[in-house]
Amino acid sequence: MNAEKLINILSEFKCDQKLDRVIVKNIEMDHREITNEAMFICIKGYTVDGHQFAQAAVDNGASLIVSEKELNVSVPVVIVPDTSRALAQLANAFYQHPSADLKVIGVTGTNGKTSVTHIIDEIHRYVSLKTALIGTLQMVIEDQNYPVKNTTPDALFLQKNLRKMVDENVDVVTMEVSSHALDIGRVHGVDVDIAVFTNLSQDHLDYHQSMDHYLYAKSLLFSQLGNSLNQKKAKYAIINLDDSNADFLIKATAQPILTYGVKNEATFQATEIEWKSAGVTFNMNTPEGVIAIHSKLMGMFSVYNILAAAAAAYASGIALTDIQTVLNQTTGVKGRFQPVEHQQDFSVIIDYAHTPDSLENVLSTIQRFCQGDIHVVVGCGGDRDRRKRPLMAEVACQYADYAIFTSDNPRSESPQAIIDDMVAGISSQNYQIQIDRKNAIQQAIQRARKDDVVLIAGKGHETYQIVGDEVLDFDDEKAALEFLNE
Ligand SMILES: CC(=O)N[C@H]1[C@@H](OP(=O)(O)OP(=O)(O)OC[C@H]2O[C@@H](n3ccc(=O)[nH]c3=O)[C@H](O)[C@@H]2O)O[C@H](CO)[C@@H](O)[C@@H]1O[C@H](C)C(=O)N[C@@H](C)C(=O)N[C@H](CCC(=O)O)C(=O)O
Ligand SMILES: Nc1ncnc2c1ncn2[C@@H]1O[C@H](COP(=O)(O)OP(=O)(O)OP(=O)(O)O)[C@@H](O)[C@H]1O
Ligand SMILES: N[C@H](CCC[C@H](N)C(=O)O)C(=O)O
Ligand SMILES: [Mg+2]
Repeated sequence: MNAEKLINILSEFKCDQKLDRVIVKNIEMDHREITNEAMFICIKGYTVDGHQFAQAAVDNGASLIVSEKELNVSVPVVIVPDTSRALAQLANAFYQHPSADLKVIGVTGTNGKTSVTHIIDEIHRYVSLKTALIGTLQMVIEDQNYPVKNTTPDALFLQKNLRKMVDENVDVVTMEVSSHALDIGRVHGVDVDIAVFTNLSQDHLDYHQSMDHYLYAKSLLFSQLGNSLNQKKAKYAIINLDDSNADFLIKATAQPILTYGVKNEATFQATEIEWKSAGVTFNMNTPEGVIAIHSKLMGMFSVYNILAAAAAAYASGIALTDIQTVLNQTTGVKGRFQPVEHQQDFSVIIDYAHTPDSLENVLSTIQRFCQGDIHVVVGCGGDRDRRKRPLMAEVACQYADYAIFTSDNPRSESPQAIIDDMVAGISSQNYQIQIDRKNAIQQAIQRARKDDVVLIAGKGHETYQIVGDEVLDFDDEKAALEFLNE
């Protein structure tokens, strides 16, 4: 592609050299990926500044550098005020605005994004549409799985893969949109058609500093909805009316809205909810009448996830009978309220609850059916929101009969210091500390008696423990089975 043509899509840039003869065959943000005649965009990271790799990028064959400052290199340098923003715009243009040719469903919120995206995807697959999914677990294009580093990948990875999806004739992509991604602009230029809000509760204050800033980041998905001027595709916002931030998000968008909820009258509302030993039944009010749901999923939070997915699928044009069939058969996502199958007379459940709200939801769901004691194994991630630590410990001690506080990806922090933060305000005695997660799981299983439930929270599908810079193999399910089989 001609560099001048590509760079001219930027509204603000400075370049002293002529670009009309410069060719850009690829865009890269990592100098190690540079091939001949690629454009290198210098991104200022949190731990590393990409500008320091400009010369190495030129050595690897870069034909053009996009930078936030003057650089002394032998190829033309284009200076922009914000390279992350430029990355999103350039990648979108380079890959020819792929999202315009896809139906894009974006799901944001503190908890439930992975769960809701998977149900939405399952519904679209059921009606034989070609689908793709991007989120915490992986990227899936039809039946092919690809690893992802982040819940919402960077703009370059995103645009490149949206193009791949268009080329492979994918109809609909459902993606988790994290608050970090919205704040950094990883989804800038993605023409989202249906934006879904699950809920907002405390998390990520290390990054956003305040709940207001966190909410504002989430709201960007709604304020940007339909800004692409692509009139071919209908737009919808799907909002949880029971969340106290619903009004703020409704005001953020000019697009049509479908609401859902349990407590407030909503377009998709669950009534007559009944808890079963393995699932939940309820009536779902919809714009086309009432539908009976008999779901295998557990907990009030799953009712919300089902409603969100149903409303999104409806907005996407899928018949309610098809939506109903899938809702009644879906079994949920790996590591979310996942029972560990074994012969013992007590239950072991693995769940990804890593916020105070999700832990409370999961423990109160267990309280509904547990006839014995509840034991919880839980820790808090290092290099993440410190302020959620005491809240999670408090929820654990309040809702469980016994808590074992342990490590969950301590990263660069001391595991003991993280647990000290957790237990700082706890006055009850119903807990112990076991820094080693395997020992913690063993302790919990050894304490469990008939009819008890052991909840192993925080890591869900993860098969690793991040300690310092090392990613060590660790799997809650495998660890639990080892002790259950002893
Ligand atoms: C805080 C944060 O968001 N960090 C993200 C950031 O990393 P970073 O700032 O350290 O940047 P970096 O990768 O070290 O380097 C900066 C630039 O130099 C380049 N580079 C780097 C090294 C080199 O040798 N050569 C080179 O060119 C890199 O390619 C990059 O362009 O940019 C990286 C590339 O896009 C991200 O993978 C990384 O996410 C890290 C892994 C992360 O943990 N992020 C979390 C906080 C996050 O974003 N979470 C949300 C989900 C939250 C939720 O759902 O609850 C998410 O969407 O994942
Ligand atoms: N709607 C919900 N409300 C509250 N808690 C929920 C909800 N859905 C799921 N949870 C809880 O949150 C945990 C994480 O769920 P899920 O992975 O779907 O969320 P997520 O938003 O994708 O999380 P992440 O931000 O880490 O990607 C689940 O294991 C469950 O404990
Ligand atoms: N998306 C979340 C996942 C947290 C999972 C938990 N196991 C941890 O490592 O804290 C985050 O990156 O904050
Ligand atoms: Mg997720």
